[in-house]
Amino acid sequence: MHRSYRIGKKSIEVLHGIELHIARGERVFLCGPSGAGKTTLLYTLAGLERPEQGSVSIDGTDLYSLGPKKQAAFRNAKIGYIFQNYMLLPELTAVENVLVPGAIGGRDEHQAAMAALKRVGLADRAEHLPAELSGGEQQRVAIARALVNHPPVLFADEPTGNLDSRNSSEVMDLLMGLATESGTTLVVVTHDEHLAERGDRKLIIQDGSITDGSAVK
Ligand SMILES: Nc1ncnc2c1ncn2[C@@H]1O[C@H](COP(=O)(O)OP(=O)(O)OP(=O)(O)O)[C@@H](O)[C@H]1O
Repeated sequence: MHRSYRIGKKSIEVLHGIELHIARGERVFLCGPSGAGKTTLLYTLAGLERPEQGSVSIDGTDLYSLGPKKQAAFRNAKIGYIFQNYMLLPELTAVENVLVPGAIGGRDEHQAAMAALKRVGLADRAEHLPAELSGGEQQRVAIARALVNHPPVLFADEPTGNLDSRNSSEVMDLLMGLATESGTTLVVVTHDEHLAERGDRKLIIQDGSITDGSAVK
């Protein structure tokens, strides 16, 4: 696939002919230097950035051939996304944030949201606003929100990027544990090559291309 950005009259190609197959239940880590195109690739894979050339197929569905409503419903049902900066809604409590994907899908799943918060160890902080939570706790809420629908595919962009090493390790343990437990396909962007060794496969993205794809185990 190819993806470029237009800045004024200039077009900068960010992804150059990337071809990637990820098996069901596989845990893939994307590493590479800042500006290499990791976030752009993750956005494109998750249906958030249409590639100019190429396609993304998840579970046999060509994501970008769907109309906007169908694509949104597909993403809501099949894809969890953990953003680099948590992206919690600041005026909503932890549990209300976790309820958002269900609400978008037309469901009110308070029990499921509470269960998801419990799984990430935050049942007692359900009524707290994001500003009242630490960075690690906010990231756990974001994980609960991404997993509340039990999506078969989970994308995570630098899920430990803003955390200290202890919290990083705990959050990554949690993410890997939850994904493995439910057979979720996991695609994680990280600049931390050490953390990336924990996946099934580590891919190095450099200048918008995959320069190395090695099986870790
Ligand atoms: N919306 C945009 N408009 C213009 N250029 C963009 C846009 N988003 C990203 N870029 C450019 O595309 C390139 C790749 O960005 P991307 O965020 O995908 O890299 P990254 O590998 O995730 O970087 P980092 O590790 O710093 O988050 C960069 O040069 C960036 O400046």
